[in-house]
Amino acid sequence: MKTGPFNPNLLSESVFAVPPLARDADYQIDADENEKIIRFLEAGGVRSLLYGGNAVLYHTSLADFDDLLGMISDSAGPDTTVVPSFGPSFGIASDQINILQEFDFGTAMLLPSRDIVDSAGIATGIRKLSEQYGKPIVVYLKHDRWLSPDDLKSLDDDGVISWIKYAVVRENPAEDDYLREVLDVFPAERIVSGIGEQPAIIHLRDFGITGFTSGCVCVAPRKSMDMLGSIQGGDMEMAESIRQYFLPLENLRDGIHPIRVLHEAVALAGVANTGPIQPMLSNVCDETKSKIQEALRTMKVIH
Ligand SMILES: N[C@@H](CC=O)C(=O)O
Repeated sequence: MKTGPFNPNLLSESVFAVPPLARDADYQIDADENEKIIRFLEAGGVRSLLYGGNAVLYHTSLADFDDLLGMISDSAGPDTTVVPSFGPSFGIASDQINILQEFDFGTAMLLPSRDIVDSAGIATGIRKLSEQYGKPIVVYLKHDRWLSPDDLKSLDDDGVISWIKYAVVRENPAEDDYLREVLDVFPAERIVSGIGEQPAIIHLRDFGITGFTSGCVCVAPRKSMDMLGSIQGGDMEMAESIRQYFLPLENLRDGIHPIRVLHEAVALAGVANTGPIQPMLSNVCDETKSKIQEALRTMKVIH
């Protein structure tokens, strides 16, 4: 794993893969299977990994968190940057920072929670957690107006934000007043589009933000990396064709459940045996597995 302070220049160099987390039959983190996912992504050119929502870290225990950090530190290649996520509750986040401090990650992302929070309180939480960690942290904007632009600006002025994952889902991503307000107070070079390939062209080309995160990259890393390169090189026709390439799987994720479908898709694509998913989620049924296989066939990931 690449260690040392997080360099924001990395945000535009690789798609940020957001992998599922493989577990064995006893629900223990399966180092061998997770390493297969990491090797597959690295073979496809990916150099940035974000363990968060798709790994269901919202529900992880402290013991699992420790195992996870050990596993990803040991498994990621020397040129691969890894960002683990912590939280979402303040108390758990604070306990997890004590564990994070035993490892050499450049930064970590606070998972967002919509319940029992307000913007000023979230800002206090981010400031305190960053101070405790001793490093700027990643802010995940998943809900509209979760953190006010004023609070964001004051946090950034205090140097506690490493970068922002912007993932507020819009029917039309081109119409996004909150993203415009965020861009008024925070540099586009440190904002990453956080909803996969589908809004990436609009977010990068029209809003000028940097790079994107993706779950689907875990079944077709080269394609997703080519999409990032096409957008950066101005070949929007190619970028659009790759966006459409991912639609069969992304539509299933949107219609059923993005995390559950991705967890199974990585297994059905033959990348790794992802095993049982972390409770409070459940594995998909056989009918959904058939639909995922069909989508993967359409994408020529499997035959
Ligand atoms: N939620 C998106 C990007 C990751 O955060 C996905 O899973 O594709």
